[in-house]
Amino acid sequence: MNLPVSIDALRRLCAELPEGSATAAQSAAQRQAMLTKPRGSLGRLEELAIFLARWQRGMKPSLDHVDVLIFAGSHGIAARGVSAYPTEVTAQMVANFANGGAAINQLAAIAGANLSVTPLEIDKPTADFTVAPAMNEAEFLAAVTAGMRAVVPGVDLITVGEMGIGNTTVASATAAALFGGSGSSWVGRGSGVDDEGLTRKATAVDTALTFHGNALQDPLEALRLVGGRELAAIFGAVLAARLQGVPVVLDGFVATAAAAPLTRLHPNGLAHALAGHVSAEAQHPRLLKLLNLDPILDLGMRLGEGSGACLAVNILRSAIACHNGMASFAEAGVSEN
Ligand SMILES: O=C(O)c1ccc[n+]([C@@H]2O[C@H](COP(=O)([O-])O)[C@@H](O)[C@H]2O)c1
Ligand SMILES: Cc1cc2nc[nH]c2cc1C
Repeated sequence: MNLPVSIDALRRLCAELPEGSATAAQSAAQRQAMLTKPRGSLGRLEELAIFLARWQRGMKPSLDHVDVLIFAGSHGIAARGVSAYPTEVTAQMVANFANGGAAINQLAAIAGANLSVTPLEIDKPTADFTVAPAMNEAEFLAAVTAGMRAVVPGVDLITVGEMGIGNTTVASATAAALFGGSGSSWVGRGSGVDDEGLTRKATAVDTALTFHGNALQDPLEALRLVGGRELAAIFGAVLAARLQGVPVVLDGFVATAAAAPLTRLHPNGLAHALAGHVSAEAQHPRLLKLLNLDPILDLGMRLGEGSGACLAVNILRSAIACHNGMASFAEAGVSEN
């Protein structure tokens, strides 16, 4: 895979995305119709199997190699009192991931997935986006390409998630830049801020929208100016997955906002992506609706670190176990009508 050497090259890459295989999707749909169950009775599981067939380009999808990708970043905006937790938690949680002590370690093991954690200069926070671009062009491109490199050739599926104290404010700013609306309409409680914290989040987003102005009209610039390294890396991973024919499961509000610019750069830029869950972050349902994404799970989770996306892998495994393993009416001698 060619990595973009400039933002213009990245933009060109995003404009020419490959499609999935309509033939494979059709074969998978035909197979579903022959299996020993009333037509449509497996509901969303049927759609998920067909989705995987389309993007893996084969009638029988596999999930032998699933990578749970987590990207971590630090944020200048965190100094403005926008999180319930101190900034050092980001590095501490990265260590916790390495030691196997986080929720995602347990969930990845249950899902039969490999966990890959990529810290992105976590000792060097991005600039405070209310007074400066969060990243310069080189920093932005480095983060995007780190995300692209995390998608290894031949993987069957990736899930994308993140760790970064302050990043729900970053995600709200990104969503506001991409889709319009005030700060207060996009912020939520994140890791658990009180009412004053919520007001500080809205003010931070509004200040950034005014400071960066028209520059935010461009979706890649929006991600550079008010985004963060882990969001840029998620964007890169979702893009690289599309270029390599790898389906993607998005995690919560932050991961969804990170991937969202792709829909502004290509008419069906996120067609290869599923929303693993709808998180409890207040504006995640709205963002999913804007992106036409129907979440697989709704468990009231608001952890981040890829947890909701990883849980959804268990549903995908169930979907393809039925799709690949069930007998047809003819094979089982079951009467069809
Ligand atoms: O993505 C979500 O839906 C989500 C909702 C609430 C919290 N988080 C996680 O919490 C951290 C950000 O919360 P905060 O309050 O510091 O902005 C970050 O590490 C995320 O992984 C993530
Ligand atoms: C402890 C902790 C764990 C997390 N995992 C993802 N975001 C997080 C935020 C905090 C505060």
